[in-house]
Amino acid sequence: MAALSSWAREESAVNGTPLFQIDDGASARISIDNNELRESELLKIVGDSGALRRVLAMVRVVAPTDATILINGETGTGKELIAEAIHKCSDRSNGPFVKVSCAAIPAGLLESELFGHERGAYTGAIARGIGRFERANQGTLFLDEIGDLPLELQPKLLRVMQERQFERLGGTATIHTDVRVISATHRNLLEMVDERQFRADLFYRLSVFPIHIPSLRDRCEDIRLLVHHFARNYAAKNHKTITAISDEFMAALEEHSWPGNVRELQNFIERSVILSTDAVLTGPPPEIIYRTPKNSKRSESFTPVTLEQVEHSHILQTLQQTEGVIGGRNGAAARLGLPRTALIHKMKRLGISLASILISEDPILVDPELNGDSQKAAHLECSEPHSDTGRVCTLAEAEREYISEVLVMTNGLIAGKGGAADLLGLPPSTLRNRMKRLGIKF
Ligand SMILES: Nc1ncnc2c1ncn2[C@@H]1O[C@H](COP(=O)(O)OP(=O)(O)OP(=O)(O)O)[C@@H](O)[C@H]1O
Repeated sequence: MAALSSWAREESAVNGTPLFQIDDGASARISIDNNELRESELLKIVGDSGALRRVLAMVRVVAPTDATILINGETGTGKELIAEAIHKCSDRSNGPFVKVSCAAIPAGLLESELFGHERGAYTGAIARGIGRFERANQGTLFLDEIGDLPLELQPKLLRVMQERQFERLGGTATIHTDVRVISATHRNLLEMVDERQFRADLFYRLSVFPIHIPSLRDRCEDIRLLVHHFARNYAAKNHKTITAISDEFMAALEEHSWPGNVRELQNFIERSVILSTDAVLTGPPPEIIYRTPKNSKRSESFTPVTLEQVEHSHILQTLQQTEGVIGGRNGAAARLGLPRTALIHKMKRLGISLASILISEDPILVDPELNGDSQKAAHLECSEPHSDTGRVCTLAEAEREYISEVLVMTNGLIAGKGGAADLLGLPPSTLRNRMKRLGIKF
């Protein structure tokens, strides 16, 4: 179990922060102060993977220069966080950091948003508007989702970057500006250049210093530190006491592919902290929480059935996959993770008939414990199944998944009307025991 008391120690390892040497000389003092400032900014970027360390090494080198930077990476990887850190570690840190999302602003309004407009420039322009380039003077302009910048605006952006001057929309006066541009995108701009959706000259101007931020699944070593960081922050924000994170929960988090990267992880931990009732943070794995009805094996109007019905249908489905074969390496018992006798017993209890399942032509071996259909089942255990398709999912896995899904539906409520036990057709104590046996924590 990773105790949260170890957070401080773990976070001191973040980014491999060097220790600062005290020096007497005045010039050395200034550089130490700058280093301290820079390092304290970079400490906000949590992670210790080699991939993140390489990104931060580049940030340390490029931040104090005035170079134009293009940050590339999937959504939620921390592009904006890095852009802000670069600004704060630069000589422009006392100036403004201005952000524009080229995807969020309608194409028709983007020009005025970036460069401003004079009164009467277009219908509705009742007063002069100052654009973001002017606002960012002496500071940094962060152009997010630059791949969404319309082609017709690209020459104007190129000009302002090369000549540091532009005119407001509807205006004639030339405005001079001193802005460092950092842009970001999740798109492949080079491909867009090939497809003539992005100007090559602008691409090269923007990407003087390119930085790629790897996706979280390519640096899963960072997950543990990020989970600790977010758990601690959200526990404080929600006035909760969380002292540790359960091993199983952490393992599930480290295994998840996090398509929404750090943002997805952050939101997931916030949710888990809000729902937690224990000092040890745990909960259903992200696969269960984020399963949308579209991805779900269940229909959109998911009406819970009892656990017995789930067992019944899973066993039946598995027997159909094995064409009625119970024993052997690929038989239903092995697939369901049960001993042969336990499966036969369950089939009897659940009244599962093999009548509808294709019967092998092998000679029937009679099991004295069984009669009727169950004898056929016993016979079939000697044959190898004809088909080996279908997903391998043990009965315990199917139960674990289903119970977790119902628990999510009931927000963790077990007893009472509408609680998980009620929906699953079990007494609450039986459900609790079953959850314990299956390792479900909620
Ligand atoms: N290494 C990190 N340490 C701490 N927080 C992080 C880290 N990376 C990202 N975050 C947090 O994750 C969230 C998403 O980060 P950010 O907005 O910078 O991503 P992005 O790549 O710009 O996303 P998008 O492409 O969708 O705009 C933010 O709340 C940010 O603070």
